[in-house]
Amino acid sequence: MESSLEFSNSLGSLSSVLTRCRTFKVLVIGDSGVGKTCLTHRLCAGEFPRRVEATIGVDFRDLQLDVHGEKIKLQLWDTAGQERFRKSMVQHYYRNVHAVLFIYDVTCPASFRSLTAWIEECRQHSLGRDIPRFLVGNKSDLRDPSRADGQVSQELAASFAKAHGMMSFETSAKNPPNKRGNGRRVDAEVSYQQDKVEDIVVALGAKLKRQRRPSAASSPACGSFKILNKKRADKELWTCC
Ligand SMILES: Nc1nc2c(ncn2[C@@H]2O[C@H](COP(=O)(O)OP(=O)(O)OP(=O)(O)O)[C@@H](O)[C@H]2O)c(=O)[nH]1
Repeated sequence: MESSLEFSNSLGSLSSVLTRCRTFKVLVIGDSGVGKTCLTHRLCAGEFPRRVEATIGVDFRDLQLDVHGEKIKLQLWDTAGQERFRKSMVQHYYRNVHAVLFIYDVTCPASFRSLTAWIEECRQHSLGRDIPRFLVGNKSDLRDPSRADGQVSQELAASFAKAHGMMSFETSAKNPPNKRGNGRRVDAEVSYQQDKVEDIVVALGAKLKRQRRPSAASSPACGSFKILNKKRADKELWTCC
């Protein structure tokens, strides 16, 4: 009798821990090859994957955050960029989404031009304007500051993001800067700014914490990330299972 009571008590405390952790679905979309898999892997596991293949359907990666004392879980939906690998899944992608990351490759202007089609797909699937949206230019390690052509300028990305009510970031899943501004090249005519991947997580966490809708967590997170406060973002704790 005593042991079953202990068991139910421990279940009670376990469920209270679980119900305290809200889960948010974050959709990651963009053209094939822009680096969605690598970026979500970097965000959740803290490293660049050794080998990647085109995503078929969707891959899930979890990231647990501690935002000012509240644990929240981000469930990143790394979707397929290739039409043939996504068409049977599209309806599922857009169900109960809490935030969207639009990814493009800074060295591939076509992937930037495609963003309007990705935004249109969100609209066709009735994604509300209130859902937080983030623009992420990936592969900043390949940016050549001495060249203007064949690359997406930061000014263009910033004005696009502003026009669509998004926060914008530029980073590299492969070789991310340790701190903001690491990518500034003073010797080049054109300077540019890189963001840490953690900056994206901090922004996501801050936006989502204010939302009311989320469900309780039901599975353990893969990556874990603690946001103490905005000013101390550089000192966040990163752990990974
Ligand atoms: N240099 C560099 N290469 C990257 C970066 N991110 C991804 N890549 C490379 O870009 C290629 C495509 O990366 P993926 O992560 O598979 O791209 P994806 O957007 O998930 O592609 P789909 O699954 O087809 O939608 C791979 O060869 C990666 O190694 C980056 O930040 N820098």
